[in-house]
Amino acid sequence: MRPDILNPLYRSLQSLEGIGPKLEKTLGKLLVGSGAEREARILDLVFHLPAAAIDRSLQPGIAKAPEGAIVTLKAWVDRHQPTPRHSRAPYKVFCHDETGEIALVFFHAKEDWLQKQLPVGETRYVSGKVEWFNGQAQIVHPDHIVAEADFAELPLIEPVYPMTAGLSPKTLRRVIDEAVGLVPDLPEWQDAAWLKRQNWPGFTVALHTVHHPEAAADIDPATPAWSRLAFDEILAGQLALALVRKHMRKTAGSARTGDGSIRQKILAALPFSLTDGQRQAVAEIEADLAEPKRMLRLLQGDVGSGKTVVALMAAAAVAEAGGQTAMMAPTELLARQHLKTITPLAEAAGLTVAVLTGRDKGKERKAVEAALAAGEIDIVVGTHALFQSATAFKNLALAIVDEQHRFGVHQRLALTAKGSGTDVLVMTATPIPRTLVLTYFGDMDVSRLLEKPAGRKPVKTSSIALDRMGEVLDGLNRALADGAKVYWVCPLVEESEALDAAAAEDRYAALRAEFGDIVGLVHGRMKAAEKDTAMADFLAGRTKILVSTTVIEVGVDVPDATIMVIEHAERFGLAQLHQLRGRVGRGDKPSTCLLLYKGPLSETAHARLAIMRETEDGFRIAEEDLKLRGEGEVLGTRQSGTPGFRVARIEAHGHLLEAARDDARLILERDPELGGTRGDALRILLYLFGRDEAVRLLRAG
Ligand SMILES: Nc1ncnc2c1ncn2[C@@H]1O[C@H](COP(=O)(O)OP(=O)(O)OP(=O)(O)O)[C@@H](O)[C@H]1O
Repeated sequence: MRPDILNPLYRSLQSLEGIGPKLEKTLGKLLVGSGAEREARILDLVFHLPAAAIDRSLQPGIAKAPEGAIVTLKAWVDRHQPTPRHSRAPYKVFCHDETGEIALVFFHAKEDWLQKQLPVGETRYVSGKVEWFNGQAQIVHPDHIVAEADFAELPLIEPVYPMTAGLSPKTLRRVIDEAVGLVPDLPEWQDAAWLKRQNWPGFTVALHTVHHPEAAADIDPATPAWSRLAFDEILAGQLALALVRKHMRKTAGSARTGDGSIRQKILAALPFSLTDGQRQAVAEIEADLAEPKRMLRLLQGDVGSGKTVVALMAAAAVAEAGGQTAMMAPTELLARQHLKTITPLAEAAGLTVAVLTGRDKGKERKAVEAALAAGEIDIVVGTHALFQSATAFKNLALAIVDEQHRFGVHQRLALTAKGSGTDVLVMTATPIPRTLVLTYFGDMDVSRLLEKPAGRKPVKTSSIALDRMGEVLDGLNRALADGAKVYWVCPLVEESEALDAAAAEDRYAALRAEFGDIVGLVHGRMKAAEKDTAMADFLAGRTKILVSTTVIEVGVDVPDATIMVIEHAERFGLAQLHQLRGRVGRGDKPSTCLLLYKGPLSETAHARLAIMRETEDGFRIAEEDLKLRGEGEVLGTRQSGTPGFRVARIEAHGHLLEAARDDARLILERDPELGGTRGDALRILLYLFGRDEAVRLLRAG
């Protein structure tokens, strides 16, 4: 049960003053994402940390205000110049100080309000971004206008939070302040000696410090206050993983050894022989399966390294011993694709394969469910639908989870709970560096596919400015004449965010006008059946150019596609670019990746594109990605952060991981049920950082 002391933080946003349904929705989008599984709560505001701070201290004077800088000035109000009737010109208020004159500019302004805010003849503190326009300094819509007597109201250092459209910084600051004020005094869960050694403050003090910076430099993950919160979050994660692992190990697995007959048939049906890496991974998995304890193994392999076949071999080994396998994919598209890849091989070996996703409904779904319960299906491929409670297995022996980090720990548990002592194989295409493996997966055993299948040619990568589109199209024309197949990826346009991205639909129309009906389209808003058709057409070669959003990012396998065009490549992160590029170079033909960008490039974007041109090594790219992150990502767009974390930034806090893991281990050794005084406090910690599922495991015993 959730500790009562946290109740105020679990209330809905609407319980705060001035938040109605509309603002709640906007905030929800910012805090937990649109279409999230749960509503945002006050706690989410508390952990929405500033990305920067604005210094609002008084500046030398109007004449010295640099273009584009945010400045705070003390000025005398001289005159108002209202908007003339039937004009769209802005309302202007002219002010001066000893050094010069400035115009405060307002669009759609209410005159009464302005007269009250800026009475002629009085002084005001005004803060905002200065622009120079025809030799005249001006501030359009100042952030603050404060009377002399109210100077204290002007925040000297103002935190700047990651934003979303439809929200004003002021409102966001106000609700966050209110939320932080609701954080009760909580018992200390960290070890006192450790805190002292690190010179870290208590939790509540740390929160206040991070939200109320005293200098712009305070907004830095490396400060003691931020580090303290990060360590809290990392410790909560490590504790949760340790508890899950303990729980999984407690339910003993079973030894599963077959006679190898099905595996033999699959190997014989494969049009290629396994790479050494694949062979070794299969051997490691077989050894795990043969042991009576549960397998908890991570299969880590770069894009296109051939993980699917390893998974199939594992399923075959299990089937030989009479067990069923569930293979869970992160998207419907991928589930269908896995099905397509696996079915011919499995059938050649006499295995029965079925698919179960949210889309399968009615009679057919019932039939699959019945067959699963009766043990007539050896391998079922699916999405979330697989762990919905109605699905029962006769003997679920192996759960294969693709792209684990998109699923929560509790989902993994839900699936494995459907069998007794179910072995778990997690596959990830994301080349996570070792430090992060620990974070996401805890102490799993790891198999790595380090090499790609033989005969792969490197992907030639180049970057081209978007305004050279003509050349790009000419190049495509030539390649198409040679029989090439092309992916064309457009960045996702975030709802209502006024990005000038070329939407996939527009690009599709434009390319169709150029190339005719060999152009196909697939994006997330299409119906599942339409997506399937678009993919099938491309696979079969009925279309030659597939325009898509990032829905094709993970796992899509069309081996004879050889050209990848990524539009607005500067908007993608490195990991994502690498995944996308991994869709080509999957056969034996040479491939090309064109990164189309719109300049001028930020330093980070420039560095990203350079790394992409330089290397195809996923692990190296992942390391570089970490280095580049957090280096002044543009404010206002989604903060990069570290996936899965709200407070911790792996580049700043990665070094705390080991300590947190050791701490978690020690804690559970001393107090396995978290029943002591520190245990109580740690339960609160787990709830604070959304690791409640781990607490539930404790109760389950
Ligand atoms: N040993 C091999 N020799 C040749 N081709 C192989 C070998 N193993 C797998 N392949 C082929 O390589 C392609 C990529 O394999 P697969 O789809 O399993 O990659 P993956 O590891 O899942 O990559 P991603 O994470 O990018 O989806 C497939 O077309 C597969 O048939």
